[in-house]
Amino acid sequence: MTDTPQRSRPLRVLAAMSGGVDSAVAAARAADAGHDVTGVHLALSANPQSFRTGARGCCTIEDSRDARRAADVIGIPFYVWDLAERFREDVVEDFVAEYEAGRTPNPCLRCNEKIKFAALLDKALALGFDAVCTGHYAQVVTRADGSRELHRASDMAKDQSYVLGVLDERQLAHALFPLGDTLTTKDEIRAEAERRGLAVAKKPDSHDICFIADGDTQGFLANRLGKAEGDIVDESGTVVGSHEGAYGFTIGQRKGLRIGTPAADGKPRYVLDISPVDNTVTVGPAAALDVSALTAVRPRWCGTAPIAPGTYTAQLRAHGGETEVHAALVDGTLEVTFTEPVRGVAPGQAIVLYDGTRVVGSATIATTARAATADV
Ligand SMILES: Nc1ncnc2c1ncn2[C@@H]1O[C@H](COP(=O)(O)OP(=O)(O)OP(=O)(O)O)[C@@H](O)[C@H]1O
Repeated sequence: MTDTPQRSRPLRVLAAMSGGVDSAVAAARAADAGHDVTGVHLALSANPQSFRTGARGCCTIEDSRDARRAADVIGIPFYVWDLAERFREDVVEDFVAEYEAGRTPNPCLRCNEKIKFAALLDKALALGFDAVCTGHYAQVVTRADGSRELHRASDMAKDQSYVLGVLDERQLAHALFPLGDTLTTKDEIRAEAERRGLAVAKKPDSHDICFIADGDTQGFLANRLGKAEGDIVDESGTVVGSHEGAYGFTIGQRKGLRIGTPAADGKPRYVLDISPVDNTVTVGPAAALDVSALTAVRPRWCGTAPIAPGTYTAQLRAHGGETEVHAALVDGTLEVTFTEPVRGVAPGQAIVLYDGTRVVGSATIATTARAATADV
């Protein structure tokens, strides 16, 4: 996939530097390409010590120092911008509210939509920058007519287009992903960082949710929302166990269920539904998780909108595979039918639609229709 004429002229680029290896190499490559690059680390926690500490990658004071050192080695100016309040309002509070409502949100998409390619981009544009550069693995392509498209990274194993599926054409027009066409392993990116003298070369990858310091989402939610004991019921409504807060569960979850009564067939049970209104979690057999259709709201299109009804491929989670769907936009709601039923789809998750490698757009899953399948 070739880069664009627009992108081949030098740009004033603001490189978002997390303190991790990917964004450091991305900033260095943008500088190598002749762009006028400035680094910025986003302070996203009101209390940086409470964010994940050490080397796992986001928003500690240590991370901002790592980003600064990388900028010094690359030889670019560097700033720390405090977007903690915006991040708290738009990402953390939304995350808590979504779980409280029984849904399963993806805060990374939300952060890309509201922070990196909104709050950060808007500030960058106001200061005269042309583009924001990140270490995401995805590709922006400019067509002959000047329109922008978002495509999967060359290396499918590292592709992060799913979490960027919320970006519209205006945001894409100001996005630079220098790692997107990289057909190298993470070890090779680390070797490149080493060659460039970047001390973050050996820093471990970030995982999970950056604002949950210890990775314990249930604990974080319990702390925010308090204990709310309720029933775990089977599909017939019979109480089979108890829980301390329906918000702590995810559809498809098997582990961590306190079920006193074993299933009649002796098979494992999974979370099928979460009802915040009556604080009830419904469990049942794996086959009852199969979903044949869904509706999704808040559609965001990466290119021409609205999309034509037709066959697309869909991705339902950040590291999930592709599945074939029929999708159509009806009165602002995306209506999706799966060619083959898929298992464990949760309201709140994003569905990202693709046409080949091109991201068509995304929407937030509102309702799912269970497939009528026999038990397996
Ligand atoms: N606190 C931050 N400040 C500035 N930019 C950030 C910050 N957190 C993330 N980013 C940007 O968003 C990109 C994707 O974030 P993600 O958390 O997925 O990091 P990553 O893929 O592990 O990359 P890295 O190795 O650079 O941390 C990063 O490459 C970086 O450009």
